[in-house]
Amino acid sequence: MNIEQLRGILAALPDPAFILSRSGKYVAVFGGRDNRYYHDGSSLVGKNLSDVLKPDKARWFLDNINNALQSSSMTIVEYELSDKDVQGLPDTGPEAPIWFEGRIQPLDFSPEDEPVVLWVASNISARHHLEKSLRYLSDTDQLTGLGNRRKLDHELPRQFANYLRYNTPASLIMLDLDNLKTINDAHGHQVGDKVIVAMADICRAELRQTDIACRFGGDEFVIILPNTDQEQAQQFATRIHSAFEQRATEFTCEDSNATVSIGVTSFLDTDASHEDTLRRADQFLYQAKHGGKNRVSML
Ligand SMILES: Nc1nc2c(ncn2[C@@H]2O[C@H](COP(=O)(O)OP(=O)(O)OP(=O)(O)O)[C@@H](O)[C@H]2O)c(=O)[nH]1
Repeated sequence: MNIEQLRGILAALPDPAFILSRSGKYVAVFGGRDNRYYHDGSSLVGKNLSDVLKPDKARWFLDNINNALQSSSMTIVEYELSDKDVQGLPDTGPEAPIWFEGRIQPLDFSPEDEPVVLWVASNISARHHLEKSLRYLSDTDQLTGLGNRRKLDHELPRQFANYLRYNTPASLIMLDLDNLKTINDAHGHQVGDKVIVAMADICRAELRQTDIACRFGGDEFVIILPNTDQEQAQQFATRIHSAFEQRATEFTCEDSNATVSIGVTSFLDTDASHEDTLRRADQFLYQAKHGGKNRVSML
């Protein structure tokens, strides 16, 4: 095969392949000509990452180039980039930001007196969005849009590990709707569903971004409150309790009110695992139920 044919093959590569030097120079760009997937990067040749990218992004690329060179093996990274992030790219190409998988392979020659890598950037946007929606679906309760039991099983040990590591307080609220069976029987299952959704809406409205509310089972919810001590958790639980009391009057039936019972606790040094905390929250919930329902119970 002659040099012209090799050139043709490089130009025909479906994904763009960049030769990048250790100091961040675009030494050469091959392939990636299909503008349904990529912007033409040929104008970048001769420029430096720091000429075309914002400083933090340029630094990230340089770090990855250096990691690959130091490890002498291929490294794989995922990142998001749009044509607006890279100065000087033509407008023709995808409008939305692209998710890339970058495969960074050190090369054993130095065309510009410094080591270089081959950085192949593949458009994985479709896969990324699919993975994101699968993750969302598998972690989300369909009826309420809150996290599901699986999400709780993932988050609770993580939050307990954070508590042990950083020794910052964190609390747990377990709540169970009262009399849902009677409401279902009196008004129908769909109204019962609305009561569950009303509770979820209140949780969502009251939560901070870092709080995690999950539907634990039928009419039972668990809320993890990071950076929250027992007293703050109690205030939060009381707020949820009153908000639900006001909201739920619309679901009241002759012999039963839609109310909620709540157990509150915090991670304690004596807890061997998150399961001890969850068990204690459940005990307080049990106490609230057996104390006459429609109340908050805690230490
Ligand atoms: N509408 C509706 N009802 C549900 C759903 N999941 C569970 N339930 C019902 O909720 C009730 C939960 O059981 P319990 O907590 O023992 O019933 P409860 O009447 O709330 O009793 P207390 O908690 O003691 O007040 C059962 O009757 C379930 O059929 C759901 O998704 N929608």
